[in-house]
Amino acid sequence: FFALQVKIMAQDIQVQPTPRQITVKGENMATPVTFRLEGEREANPRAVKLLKTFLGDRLSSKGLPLYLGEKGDRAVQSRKRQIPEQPEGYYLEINPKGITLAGNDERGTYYAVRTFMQLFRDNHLPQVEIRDYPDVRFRGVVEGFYGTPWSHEARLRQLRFYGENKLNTYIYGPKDDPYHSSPNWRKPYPAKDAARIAELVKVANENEVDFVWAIHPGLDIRWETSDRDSLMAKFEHMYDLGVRSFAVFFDDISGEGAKADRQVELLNYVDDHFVRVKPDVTPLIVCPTEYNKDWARPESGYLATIGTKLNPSVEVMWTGDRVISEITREGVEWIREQIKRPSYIWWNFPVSDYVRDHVLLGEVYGNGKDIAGSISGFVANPMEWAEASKLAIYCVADYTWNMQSYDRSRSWHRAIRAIMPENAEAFTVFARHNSDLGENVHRFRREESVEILPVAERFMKGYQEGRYDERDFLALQEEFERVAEAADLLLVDNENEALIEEITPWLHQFKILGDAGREALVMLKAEERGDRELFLRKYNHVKALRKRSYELERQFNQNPYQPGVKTGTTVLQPLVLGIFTEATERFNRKNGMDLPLLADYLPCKLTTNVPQLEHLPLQVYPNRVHLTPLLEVVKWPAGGYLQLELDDLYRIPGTRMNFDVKGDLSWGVMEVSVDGENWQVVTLTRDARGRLNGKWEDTPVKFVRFTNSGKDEQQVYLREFYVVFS
Ligand SMILES: CCCCCN1[C@H](CO)[C@@H](O)[C@@H](O)[C@@H]1CC(=O)NC
Repeated sequence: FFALQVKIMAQDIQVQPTPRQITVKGENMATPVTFRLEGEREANPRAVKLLKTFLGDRLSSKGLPLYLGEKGDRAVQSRKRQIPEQPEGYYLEINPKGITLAGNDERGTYYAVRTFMQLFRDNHLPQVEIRDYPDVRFRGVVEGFYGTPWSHEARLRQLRFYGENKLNTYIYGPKDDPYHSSPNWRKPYPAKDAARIAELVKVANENEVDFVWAIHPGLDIRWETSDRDSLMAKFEHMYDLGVRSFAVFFDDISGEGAKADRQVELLNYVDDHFVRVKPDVTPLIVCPTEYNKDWARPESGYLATIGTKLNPSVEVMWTGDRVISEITREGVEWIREQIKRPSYIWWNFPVSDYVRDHVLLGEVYGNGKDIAGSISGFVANPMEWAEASKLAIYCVADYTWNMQSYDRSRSWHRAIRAIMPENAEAFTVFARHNSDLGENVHRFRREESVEILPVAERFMKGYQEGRYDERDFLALQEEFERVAEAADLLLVDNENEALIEEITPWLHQFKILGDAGREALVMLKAEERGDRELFLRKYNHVKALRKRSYELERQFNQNPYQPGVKTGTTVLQPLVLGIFTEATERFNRKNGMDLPLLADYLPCKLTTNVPQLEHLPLQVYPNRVHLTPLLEVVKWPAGGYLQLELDDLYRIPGTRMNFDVKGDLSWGVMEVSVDGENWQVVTLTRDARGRLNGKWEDTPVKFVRFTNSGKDEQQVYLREFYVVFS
């Protein structure tokens, strides 16, 4: 019986991340009024500071002894053999004779204190022994996305969050910071920015987080000593600000900067003449140009060069089989062969810079639990929404510390309670329906609205076949009510104002979705009862809600890529549209009316033979359609075309393309057609900013296409491509 009781108690002891081994040694004990701290002179000063701040006036020269220190320190000598050998491992013991918090190294001691703080209750302490250490050596976040870099305050909050969750790495690499990338990577930061970096380093150290400063020189680096010296000088400048961990990113570049042997020569030089001569700098990290298997070209010999010529101590990053992909055992073993070392995973989730109208709040899943042996690091590339990214980051902390025990749902629920303790229920509802990305160029998708999906599918099928289960109807009604409630509760929540500020546009959209869902269900019943007056009232209400939704789309989160605010796109939005459409069509038939359905504006079909454009989502507005711009270079083959087919005949008062090409654009031809057979050329003029503009005011047309009519493949950036109709 006792063993069972012990087991039960061990489960209800919640430590984050999940420790490797907890042994309950007896009943809970009363929390001592005071503690006598032993070992503070030798122990990790950051651990001492954290513990003393936490215990405050419970510290005294009398009271229960609390032994703190690293393996080898006198205070924890008697427990030396209990301490795990692994880096950052620790041993924790609480019993009526005393408490031991002993690290295998300084960071281990710090983590022992963090665990103790989580176990601490004012009136009782569990009698436990914990032996714990992380699976993955380097764990954390790479701020590596395109878009608005995180604010200084957001970064400070992140670093404290990492300290609480035993993450030990933050890589500073925002693509749109001009001093990280071109054009100013050669220049020192202006004084104000430099001071902020120095403060980040200080707070990172307090939280036992390595602040890694990354440089992204590849867009315009010249393989000469002058640029090598510029890079070294910049690293010295960062070293003077307190930075002790460095990275060089060669991702998302083409041309000169992408040459492997040149990159390796530079990296080895930096390693030999900077990293290894400084007494306290951690191993150099590089992000290769071929950073995923899909982009790796064996014939280029790029990875082979990295594997054979790059100093073995340099860490090499990897995003998996594709740019955005789940990390598998097979995948990490493949790359390990190529680069002749474990890979340092750059996981492109929850980054959303290619689906900016979505927030990604879903569970972290799909990565192997058996990859720890082949990787040296695992850092997540987050959203530009720092607080909202904490949900996934918390789960990554859990997963990378103790893979075998990782449970995606338990971790996700704990993350929500950690981030929104008061409104955890409301935030759970919101996060459930804001997790998928929708159609996107990387074709990476996540589950969404998992619980309600079977009910929604069964109900819609039943409704269309003329009989549905009333219980399903009520379940959907309940869900839409929860959606509306959650939105309002979160909009007035003040426990995490930074988070609410980030997601407010999506909360407004979520409220409209909840209201529209409930009203569409009322429409359905009114139509069944033949209650014309009520039906028409609710019909008009849903149309008004739809219009408000579109207005939100154009008011918030405007950016040149995926402007707007999408929520519940995979299940709830289609469900509302489906109910509204079916009810309105039935009403029209029964009453000889022709009420228009929800203007799902201007359905427009894209066809193309350019591989990278095949799955491009379109941004459709009442009289305009935009192609989603792409971050990466588009290889446009000779004869490659892109065609838009409209739902009717329209004039084209304006069309615009920006391919960010300085050179000749005469290979590009735009044509229009009524029938998709006979085409007329549209005259394109190039404006001062190198954009191509055209229009077609003659006979209305149904097709627009753009073709590379030259004989060579063209490399362009799809910065902007839209067509206006009237
Ligand atoms: C050229 C863009 C391809 C994908 C770029 N990925 C991310 C996803 O959009 C983006 O955040 C960018 O930083 C990152 C580059 C990357 O994955 N490097 C290892």
